[in-house]
Amino acid sequence: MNLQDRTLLASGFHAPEPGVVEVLEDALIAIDDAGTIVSVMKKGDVGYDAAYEKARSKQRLSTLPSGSWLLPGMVDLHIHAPQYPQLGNALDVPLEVWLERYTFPLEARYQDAAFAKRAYSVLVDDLIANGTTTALYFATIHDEATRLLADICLEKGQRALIGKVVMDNPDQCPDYYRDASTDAALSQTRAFIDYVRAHPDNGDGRVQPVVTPRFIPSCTDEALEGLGAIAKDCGCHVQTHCSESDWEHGYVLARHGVTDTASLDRFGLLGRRSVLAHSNFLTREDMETVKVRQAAVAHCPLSNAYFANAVFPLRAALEKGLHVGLGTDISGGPSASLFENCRAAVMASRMLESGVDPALPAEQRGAGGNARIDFRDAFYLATAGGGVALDLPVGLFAPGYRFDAIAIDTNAADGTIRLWDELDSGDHILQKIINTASRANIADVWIDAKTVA
Ligand SMILES: O=c1[nH]c(=O)c2nc[nH]c2[nH]1
Repeated sequence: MNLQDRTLLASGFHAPEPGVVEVLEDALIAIDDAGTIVSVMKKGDVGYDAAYEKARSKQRLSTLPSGSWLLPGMVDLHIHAPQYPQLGNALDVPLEVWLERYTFPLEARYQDAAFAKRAYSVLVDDLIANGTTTALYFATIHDEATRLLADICLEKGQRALIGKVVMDNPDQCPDYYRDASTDAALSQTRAFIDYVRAHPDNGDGRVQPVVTPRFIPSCTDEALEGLGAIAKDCGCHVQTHCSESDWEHGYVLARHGVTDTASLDRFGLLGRRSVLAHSNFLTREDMETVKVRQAAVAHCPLSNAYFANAVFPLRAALEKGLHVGLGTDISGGPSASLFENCRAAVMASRMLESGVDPALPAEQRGAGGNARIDFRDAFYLATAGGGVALDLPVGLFAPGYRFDAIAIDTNAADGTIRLWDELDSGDHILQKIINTASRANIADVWIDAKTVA
């Protein structure tokens, strides 16, 4: 059911802040004809009954069936679109070997536009079906394939931010998969920005271009400087990897004499619209810089388990007030589901807190202090946190926000959620959804109030 210019009567959940879940019981959500939320009324609010009656009498009322729960659509802050054919494979080697052995050869295939079209279509369909309404994508170095990804997101209705990947450093990128030159990388970046902004089907800016230095190792200083200038000039988002693993963190220290964060800042790549994937080795100073610049971290707990050599101190970052959201990091993370990544984020934080070496006494084993997060924080990260990170009005049910949402059918016969009327109420239900939902439970997906799955 399309919900533009309608009022939805639904029960559900959203998380306005980390750790804070609001239960919306029989909420009336009025949506305009462009898919923007106009008002959200809770039962008992002044004017609720009149609003209900008005929507009903004008035949503009839609009702979510009982057993279905409304959640904000999920915001995935870190996806390598071309790596989808590798999902679930190639998790056996460190990052630098993984890139050379598996990932660069796969990404190089996107020279072939037909292959790109096939892979990107499957990916976007699968992400939408998994409840991902906003996606921040790395594409590849290729013009045509990157434009195709934008076309496909526009056609399928997904909110997407997409970057042509820049990798021009001959020391770190193979001959067969490298930008032809620094100038070519920069001019292609500008051309892609122009393509997306002028796209005839993108009048409302649902798809946005992103300045995308893959990471410092893959870029020359000239490219980083040029991309910083482009970001300033065009006001685009910026995405890159930051202090991901021992090797990557060490490489940047050796090449630039400072951490990734400090280096990105010098090149003008750290601002309100920058998203730093991983950021596992941020120092205290780095965290301060990220906070001052109002940049964001894309926390990728599944991928970190395979490639990071460390656990991101998520609780500390949240307590410091950093903008943080969640990323699947397809295919470093072997799941296209942000629900899975919510679970992984909670688990990683618990292991960070308790520690992992049973040979050590309990008091010496963990990181010390309170490092854990819970399902409420994870839900925030996957929804409103992602919206804040991207500086976009998504992830919450509030006036002025886009109506990007999913309906979770807890009665779906093929689903994996089992509720017990005698036991489950309030945010217990959300906890079960976060911990046990699967694709079969995602009954509806809306972006800008239009049904997309
Ligand atoms: O998880 C990751 N995936 C990648 O594709 C990548 N490239 C640089 N660093 C990376 N990390």
